[in-house]
Amino acid sequence: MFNKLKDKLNNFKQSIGKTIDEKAVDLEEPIVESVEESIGETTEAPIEDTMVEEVTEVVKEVPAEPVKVAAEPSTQGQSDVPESQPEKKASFKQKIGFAQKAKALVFEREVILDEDDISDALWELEMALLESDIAITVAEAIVEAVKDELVGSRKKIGSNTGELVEQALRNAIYNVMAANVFDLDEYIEKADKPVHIVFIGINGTGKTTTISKMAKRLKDMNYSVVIAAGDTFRAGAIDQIAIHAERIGVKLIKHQEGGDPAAVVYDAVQHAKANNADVILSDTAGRMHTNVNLMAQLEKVCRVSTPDLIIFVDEAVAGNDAVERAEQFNSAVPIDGSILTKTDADSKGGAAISIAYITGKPILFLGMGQGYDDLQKFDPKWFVDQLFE
Ligand SMILES: Nc1nc2c(ncn2[C@@H]2O[C@H](COP(=O)(O)OP(=O)(O)OP(=O)(O)O)[C@@H](O)[C@H]2O)c(=O)[nH]1
Repeated sequence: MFNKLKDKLNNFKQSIGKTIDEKAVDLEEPIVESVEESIGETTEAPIEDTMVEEVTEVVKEVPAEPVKVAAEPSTQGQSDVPESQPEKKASFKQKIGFAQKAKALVFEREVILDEDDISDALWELEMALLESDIAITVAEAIVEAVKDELVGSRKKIGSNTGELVEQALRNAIYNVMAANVFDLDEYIEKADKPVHIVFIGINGTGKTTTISKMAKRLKDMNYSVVIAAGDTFRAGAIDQIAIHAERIGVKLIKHQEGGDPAAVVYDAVQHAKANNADVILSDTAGRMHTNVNLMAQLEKVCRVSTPDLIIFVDEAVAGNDAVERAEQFNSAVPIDGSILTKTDADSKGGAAISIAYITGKPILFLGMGQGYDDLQKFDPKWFVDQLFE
């Protein structure tokens, strides 16, 4: 899942991590030189690791502003270092000199990046996001957020620059995906029953399979479910959903092929009310938002049996097309959220990253396979973890 995108993010991590490391080395060199100069005043020996360790030990001993005490011996014979130990005092003074200069090197490995340092890498990142089918406004928002996090502020980079970059990427992607998170389980639990959910989208993206997965999931949660076979348009659609309903063991309300879908959905709602069912899942025929007749039919379905939720279903593998369709459907029939199918076959991840940001409506679930249990409740944190696992 999302393998190409993972590679691209990893490339960015490495390229910008290298830039930070190079900049940090540039900043550290003058410190090393000044430490060497200081050492040179007292010894001919080159700087060695053991010296840095020794300095580290001394840094721990040195108070925040130690110079007044140790650097200049008191003319009145007052010093924190006893007069009776002149050699020890001199050595302590030298070590403090190194310690202060090396402190930044040893403990405070920090860097301040400016935009020029990372502008090439950010450009590469934006290209990589666009190649991954992430919508342009979303790619720009991610790049801007990464830039804001990395540029300008003083960064403690520690030993692993990759982590610093990864965190900036994680935060940026999480923030574009976490818009309006909506918990369907909580909604169903609290809502008056029956809860009526209508599924819309184009042909062949996995709507019927998704309704079946959802029916199984809700049944497993001990809800009673009724499916409305509202796709009366496509030959074989009613038989297809009837097979699923029978396998899962939930009630199906169906009419003849070519019948009025609004009447099927109305009957399903009446049946649910009469039998105290908890949830009605209404299938609808696949359609483009530009198909005037089918959109009018969909409006009729929604008018006759007002749904509590309208969920847009599309396939993640369609990338930007899926996002554009979601936007178009959302302006025709306001949706409450999206489900993206076939994420198991999607190497780019662009639709999943873009769709909530573009529509302003949350992703609710991801389809991750053809089995009934291959429906993953969407959690932006889980998603971001997948990208960096
Ligand atoms: N790999 C994979 N395949 C899926 C997933 N969801 C659905 N499919 C497959 O996609 C194909 C189309 O699914 P359907 O559920 O028939 O599509 P539909 O949108 O109902 O089609 P229409 O009835 O024409 O609107 C089927 O072969 C499904 O098994 C998924 O999450 N992963």
